Amino acid sequence: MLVNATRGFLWSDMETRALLNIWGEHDVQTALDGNFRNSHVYRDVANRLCELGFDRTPDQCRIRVKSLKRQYFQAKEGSRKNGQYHKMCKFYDEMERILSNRSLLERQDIDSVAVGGDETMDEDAESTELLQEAHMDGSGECSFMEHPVKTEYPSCPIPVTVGGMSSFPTKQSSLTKTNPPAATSSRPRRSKKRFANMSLEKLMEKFLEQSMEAEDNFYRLEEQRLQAEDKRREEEHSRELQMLQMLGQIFTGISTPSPAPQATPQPSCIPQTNPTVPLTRPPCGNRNHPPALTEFASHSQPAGPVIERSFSLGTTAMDSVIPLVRKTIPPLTSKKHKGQDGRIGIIGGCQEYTGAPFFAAISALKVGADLSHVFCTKDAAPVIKSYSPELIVHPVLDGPNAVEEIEKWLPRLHSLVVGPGLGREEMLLKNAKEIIERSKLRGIPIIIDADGLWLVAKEPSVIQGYQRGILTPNFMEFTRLYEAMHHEPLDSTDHKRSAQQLSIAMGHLTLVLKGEEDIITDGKNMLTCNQEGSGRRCGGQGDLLSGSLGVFAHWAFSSPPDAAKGMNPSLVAAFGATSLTRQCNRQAFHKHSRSTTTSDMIQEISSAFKKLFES
Ligand SMILES: NC(=O)C1=CN([C@@H]2O[C@H](COP(=O)(O)OP(=O)(O)OC[C@H]3O[C@@H](n4cnc5c(N)ncnc54)[C@H](OP(=O)(O)O)[C@@H]3O)[C@@H](O)[C@H]2O)[C@@H](O)CC1
Ligand SMILES: Nc1ncnc2c1ncn2[C@@H]1O[C@H](COP(=O)(O)OP(=O)(O)OP(=O)(O)O)[C@@H](O)[C@H]1O
Repeated sequence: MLVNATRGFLWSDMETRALLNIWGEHDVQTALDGNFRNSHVYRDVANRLCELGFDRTPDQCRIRVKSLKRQYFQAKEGSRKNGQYHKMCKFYDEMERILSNRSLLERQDIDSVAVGGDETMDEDAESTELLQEAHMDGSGECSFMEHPVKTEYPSCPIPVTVGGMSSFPTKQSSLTKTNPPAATSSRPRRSKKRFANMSLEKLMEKFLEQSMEAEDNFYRLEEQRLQAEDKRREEEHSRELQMLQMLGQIFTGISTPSPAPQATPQPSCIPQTNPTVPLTRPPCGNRNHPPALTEFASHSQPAGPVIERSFSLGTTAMDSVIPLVRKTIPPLTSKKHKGQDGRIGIIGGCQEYTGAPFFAAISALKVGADLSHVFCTKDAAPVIKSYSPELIVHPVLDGPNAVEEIEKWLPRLHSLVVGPGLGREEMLLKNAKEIIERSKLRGIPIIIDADGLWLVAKEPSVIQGYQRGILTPNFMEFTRLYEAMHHEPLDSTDHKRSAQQLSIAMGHLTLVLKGEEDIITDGKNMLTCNQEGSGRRCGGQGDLLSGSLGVFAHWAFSSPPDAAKGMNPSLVAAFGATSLTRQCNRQAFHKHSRSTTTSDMIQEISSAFKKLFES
């Protein structure tokens, strides 16, 4: 028998009355009286109930009748003693009307059942049993021990239907039918005793408990299954990744036949312009150090050779870093709440420059941050707000308590972009400096761009050595920084070498030197991103990059350490952001050509993101 989960276990009064009306009919009673087996009678009863709109199985009807009979007989017995007991049986009067003509017969039937002891759930045997139960004393002992006892529960365990799947309550044994052979009928029957004192309601309660337990088990197992599935997929993914890396390694090996660092012809995609910064071919991966790890391994000598890879779309080398970026991107799931994928702060926006902080903040949102805060001057705020209702704009940057006001938000921020549209007013730079200092104490990734770099050029110590700092200079800003650090003119013939030197001088800070090709270095490793970008150099493209980088940096630093396979998270984030920016610029440029604006580029973020990281 399968209990349909849509049918309630409990019977309403209306249902019970309908059942009693049918069951009490003369024809039904006669059919039950005259038949040893009664399943067909209850089938008819159930069908007729169904016609009245009550969906019950024959077994449910039979069990309900039994329960009513038990209550009736108990009440009747009790009633003999105190005259009030019958109040415990809600349907006493109906039962009385139906059974009064049968009670004598049932008492007679006790004897016949004692002899017959058939295993079927016949009506008369049930009556016997019910009468026995009614005669049990408080200790649970039955005064009719000479009669065989049958439990009233179905002979098979009742499966529970959970979410379309059937499972069984864990403690089935207590619900199975006990049919002791006639020869042992005089022995005390333990299982009977165990249930004898329990009302049907109690047993149903117990059964419901077990059903819920079964349901819990089902969900627990389902969760385990899903977790195992996730793990399997992840393993498969990293296997594929490793294969790709090995392939990349093989291709690199083919295009650079000699591993010697000096005087060897370099592959065209890895231009070497300065012999003092030789290119080192990464050793082949082994079991302990897969290719990706050795490729990005650190060098202890600060001015030593950088490990360089040049990437452009379509090459296997590109394919080996983009998967690392992907690994840091949090999955989209309904399990998270607002803000968990990124709360980014932009420090910038003054009277002259309202576009830059807007570009950075909106790019952060489009890349995948949940919340974007702009901390700007009082007069810039209404303008920035009017661009987009999606940004949270704080007009505090030029206020008397700017630092304290902004510091209040720092515990909520995952990364900070300092500089877009900041301007160079002394007071604003001072506030920005203090915010950087306080953010460092909290370990917040800090991206410094535009006028923020002006500040760094004046006071390098503000960010020097902070491993979660990333500088994103254009060439002009880079020159300024370089000269401030080295006190000598920049040798503009070798951008990579200069970038490496500046990074080292800044305490191995990650540097993104933007240009025709973007150079990314932490002084030990170097990535170049030279995929096709835009032919347009409209203002604001750098803001798009810094806003995006704010998000990628948060994701990279909050990923498990193995996500980036040992690579500096800043490099992974910077590569992700520059690739995305160039892809956006390119897509927009292909659509709008000479009239391309930064807003057009920002419009391309979602499709570029999909293409690069979700395809
Ligand atoms: N809509 C807005 O609100 C926008 C606001 N913005 C905000 O403006 C603020 C100031 O930023 P900025 O970039 O104008 O100042 P800075 O870096 O001193 O450059 C000054 C001069 O340097 C040169 N130069 C620049 N790049 C070069 C290169 N690659 N290679 C060679 N030279 C290069 C070039 O000199 P030129 O060629 O004109 O002589 C340029 O004029 C800052 O807060 C920023 O966020 C912008 O984001 C744009 C959108
Ligand atoms: N010559 C170029 N060819 C292709 N892409 C470029 C070129 N120069 C810069 N870019 C790209 O444009 C983006 C912004 O770089 P850009 O040098 O314009 O920054 P910026 O001057 O700081 O911008 P902003 O106008 O926001 O201050 C970078 O991601 C870079 O990859």
